[in-house]
Amino acid sequence: MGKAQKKTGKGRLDKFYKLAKEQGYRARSAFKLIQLNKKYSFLESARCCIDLCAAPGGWLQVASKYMPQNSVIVGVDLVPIKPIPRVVTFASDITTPQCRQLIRQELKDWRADVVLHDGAPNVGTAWIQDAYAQSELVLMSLKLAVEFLVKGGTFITKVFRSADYNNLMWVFNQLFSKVEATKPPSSRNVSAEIFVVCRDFLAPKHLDPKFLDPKHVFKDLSASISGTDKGASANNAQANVFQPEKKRRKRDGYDEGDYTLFKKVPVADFVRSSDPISVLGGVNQMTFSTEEEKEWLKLDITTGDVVANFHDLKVLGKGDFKLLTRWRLALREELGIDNKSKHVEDATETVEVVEEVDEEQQIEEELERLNTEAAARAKRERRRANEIKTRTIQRMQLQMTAPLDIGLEQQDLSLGGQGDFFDLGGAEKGLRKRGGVSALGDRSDAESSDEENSDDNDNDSVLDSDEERQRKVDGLEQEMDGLYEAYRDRLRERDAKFKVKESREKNAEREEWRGINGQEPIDVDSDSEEEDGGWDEMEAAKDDDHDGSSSEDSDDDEPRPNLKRQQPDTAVPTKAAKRPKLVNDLREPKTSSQAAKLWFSQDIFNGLDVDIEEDNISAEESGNENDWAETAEASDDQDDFEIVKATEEEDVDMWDVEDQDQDQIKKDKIDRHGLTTAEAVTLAQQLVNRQKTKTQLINDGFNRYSLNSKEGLPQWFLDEEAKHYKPNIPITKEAVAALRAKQRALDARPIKKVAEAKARKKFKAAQKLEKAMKKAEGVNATTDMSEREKAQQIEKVMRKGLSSGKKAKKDIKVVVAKGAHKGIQGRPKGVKGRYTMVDARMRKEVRAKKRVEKANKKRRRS
Ligand SMILES: C[S@@+](CC[C@H](N)C(=O)[O-])C[C@H]1O[C@@H](n2cnc3c(N)ncnc32)[C@H](O)[C@@H]1O
Repeated sequence: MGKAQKKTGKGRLDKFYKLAKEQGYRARSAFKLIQLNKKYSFLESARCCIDLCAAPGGWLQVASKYMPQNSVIVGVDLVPIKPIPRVVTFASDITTPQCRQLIRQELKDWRADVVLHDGAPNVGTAWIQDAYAQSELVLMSLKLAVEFLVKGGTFITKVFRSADYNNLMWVFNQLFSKVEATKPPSSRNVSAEIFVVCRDFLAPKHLDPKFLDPKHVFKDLSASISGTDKGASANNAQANVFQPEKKRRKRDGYDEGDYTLFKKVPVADFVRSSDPISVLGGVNQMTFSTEEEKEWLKLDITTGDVVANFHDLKVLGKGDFKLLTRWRLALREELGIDNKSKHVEDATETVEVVEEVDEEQQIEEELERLNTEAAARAKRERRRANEIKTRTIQRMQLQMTAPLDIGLEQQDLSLGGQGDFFDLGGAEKGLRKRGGVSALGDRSDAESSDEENSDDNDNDSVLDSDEERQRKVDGLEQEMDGLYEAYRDRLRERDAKFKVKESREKNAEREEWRGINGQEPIDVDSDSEEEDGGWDEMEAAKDDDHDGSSSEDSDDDEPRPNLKRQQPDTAVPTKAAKRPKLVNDLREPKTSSQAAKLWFSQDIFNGLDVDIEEDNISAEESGNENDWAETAEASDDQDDFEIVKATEEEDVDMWDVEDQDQDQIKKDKIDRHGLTTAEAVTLAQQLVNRQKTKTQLINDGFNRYSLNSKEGLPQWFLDEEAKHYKPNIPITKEAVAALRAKQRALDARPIKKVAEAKARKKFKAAQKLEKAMKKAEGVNATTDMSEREKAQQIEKVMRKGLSSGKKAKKDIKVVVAKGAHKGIQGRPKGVKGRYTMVDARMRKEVRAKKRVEKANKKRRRS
């Protein structure tokens, strides 16, 4: 079988396919012969077999297997067959005389006992499979069988159930005494093939050639083809052209007198035919053979593609056929065959009109497309504007919007136009229009309405003045800050959590990592010295402290009496660092901002304090930063900044805090409590492990966060920053673990009461023992008892004196009333001694009760 019949469909890989593979047959069709032979047993007795259309050789393999040794087996096919032991094969077309000769040469005088035919016309790209071709092939194979079969021999052929079937059967019956059609199980049901087993060849001495001439055998059928069937045939040809990809079988057989598979006609037939489609669909090839046709080859319209297409029409697609029909029309015009010059002209005109219409249509379509696009764009913009509007309104209603956003959004919207992006006046106007500013009520209605009424030009002229502009900006910012404060106040009122969060944030600010100076936030817990409690209590105490101070924090201008108490000796730049008023004393210009303040708040500048303090009346009394802070706050307005040169000596003393007592206090605290923050532990570890040097730690103190200025920034901005702009605090897992372990150890310490109880117990035991010893001495002193009795009595007394006094509990076995013990009365089986029956529920309840009691006890103790 040819390559074209490669089995790829999943359904095709059935049982027989697998069996064939297993048993080494080249084709699953081998089983058809096996089954036929099983039924009719023709191979075992055969000495010579001819297999017509034998490739790839499945049947030959079967014949070789079932036929006796030394049998002659000849296989013929169009395609070469791979060698099979004991089998002679050659490639030839069984319809040709050469094939007959080849077989003759091979068999010499021998006659075949069996002639097999499993042929099917090739269904490659160049051929259309049809039943008629199959019938013709069958008749050709019969012709060979008649020539080579021995009398009584067997001819087995495949036929398709088609119009030719009966004719074929009639012929078979004329030549064989037993003719049977059968379909072996391995033949697929979907296939129209059946096998005809013709046995007992009659071997007539004279055979009318008409018996084997398709023209005569299929004559009746051919006659009936005329009329409607011819139409069908024409339709088939048309279908070949219009749907070339669809392969169809020509079950009606060949046209009368035309039995060749390959059809070749001159191109002129196609060009001159009144039914060119039928010609195209009905032939395999068209040739340019006549002089006239060769002239056509020279025409421009006859491109290489056209010539190539004519060469093999069976492989063409729809596009190729179109090309050929266009070529035909053009050629006919060229040749003037159609004799319809006027008509052609008309047609040309019509074509032109059509083209004009097309152009107009195209323009219209283009316009429509552009309109649709513009509408879609406008819709998108409208939707976007609406979204922004809705969002802003919602945010304003919730009083959540950062007012600056409104200005920006306003500008965003106006970006499409020529508006100035930074026109705060416009933003302010927008804000007013949205009601944001009016919510504050800071500004007079008159002013607002004035501004609302003024048009853009007015605004521009107003904003021409820098001063006016600055005033507006300040006013707007003030309003924005006010708006945000109002929002925070509202939050504070209705949300207790917010209050707690705020306190925590302030706490965090205070404990913020500040490099080496920040390693001792231990000071925050200055009151924790007497605390027995655990980590949580410590944390809670911390929170309490900060909660207490939070209200004061909110009011920056107020002095902070508690601050001193809470942070008596810390070097952490806490609130004081936030507002290092010392810097103000140094007349720092406003623009140098927080960064400079922070810088000068370092201990290194403590040496300068003395000089400055001498000049500063209020600072004379202050001994620490907090006092300076208070002082500075009072003189907040003195913003001039004087650069104070640092002397070499001061450089040397960089980190030597003048006040040695402060250092001592810190050391004492560390001695007492150890390091109580993860940062401190981490730093200590890093120092001990030589991962960091002291200099590195000092340098780390001056990180980018330490120089961040918060001055003049609105609160809402700082809040946002606090959420997202955080330094990466170097805390190691080990440090946290060490602190937790320490805390656990603290928690595990026996509390005072327990220690007292233990001491009491010990004391009582000692008293008891003493009493017992006295008793024992008394017993020993008595004379009325024998030595043995005395010893017994002393032992008894001493045992009593040494015992804890509690009676040992007797073992009571608990039996759960489930399983075998469920619902029984009396002693359960296999239980000895004292017992008590409980149910599972009760046990759980008792345990839960105990748990609750224990928890309550613990809570009471703490
Ligand atoms: C179904 S296969 C035969 C399978 C074969 N019985 C086997 O078991 O391997 C049909 C074969 O018929 C061959 N064939 C078709 N037309 C032929 C022709 N005119 N001459 C010789 N072989 C032909 C094809 O090449 C194809 O290999």
